[in-house]
Amino acid sequence: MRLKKTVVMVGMMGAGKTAVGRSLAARLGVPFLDSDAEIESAANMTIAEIFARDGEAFFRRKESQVIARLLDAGHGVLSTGGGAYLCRENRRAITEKGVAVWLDADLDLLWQRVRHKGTRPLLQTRAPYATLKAIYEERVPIYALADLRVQADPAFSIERMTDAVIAALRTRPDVLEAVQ
Ligand SMILES: Nc1ncnc2c1ncn2[C@@H]1O[C@H](COP(=O)(O)OP(=O)(O)OP(=O)(O)O)[C@@H](O)[C@H]1O
Ligand SMILES: O=C(O)C1=C[C@@H](O)[C@@H](O)[C@H](O)C1
Ligand SMILES: [Mg+2]
Repeated sequence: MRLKKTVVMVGMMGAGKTAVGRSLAARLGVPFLDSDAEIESAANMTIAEIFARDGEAFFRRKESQVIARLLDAGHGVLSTGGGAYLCRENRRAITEKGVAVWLDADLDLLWQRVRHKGTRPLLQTRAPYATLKAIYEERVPIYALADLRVQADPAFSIERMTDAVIAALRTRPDVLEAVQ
């Protein structure tokens, strides 16, 4: 299989963009990049620390810069942060240079995955489930603009989710070319 465009994983926090994106890159033998991880290592701070010190708007500017840079870095798999695809400028850059894959996980699954972690600043509220639900409902119509949608089945391992993403990519010969 030969990758002809960067695969950009989009979707909610906890959907599995990082975990499945890393596994996909390994399977395709291409570089793996994660915008959250790039921002953290460049700043030498966690995302929670960046939000607390510099605010969300600052983080979003960094996120757009990092995504533009990573999309120019050659073909690979790029996992974005959960809010990245909401920005029109990011969507335009992703559509131009890559293919957006929405990992579509339902609210129950997302909650199971994020509820015990304190690493997501947007969920540091009095009622984190209600916050997650509100964010989910607001964002779903925007994630639905992605080129491909893959349902995150709660019974699927990361490996099996990777198979499902590869199956979706195979429907797009302009993205993934079968090589004999
Ligand atoms: N298919 C899966 N089966 C089991 N655990 C999974 C699966 N996919 C992801 N996970 C686990 O769920 C958690 C959240 O996944 P991950 O960090 O990849 O989400 P994300 O979409 O990158 O979220 P964020 O937007 O916050 O970066 C991780 O602990 C990950 O290992
Ligand atoms: O959904 C979001 O807006 C976020 C998700 C994470 O990946 C991080 O990018 C950050 O916590 C914001
Ligand atoms: Mg991630």
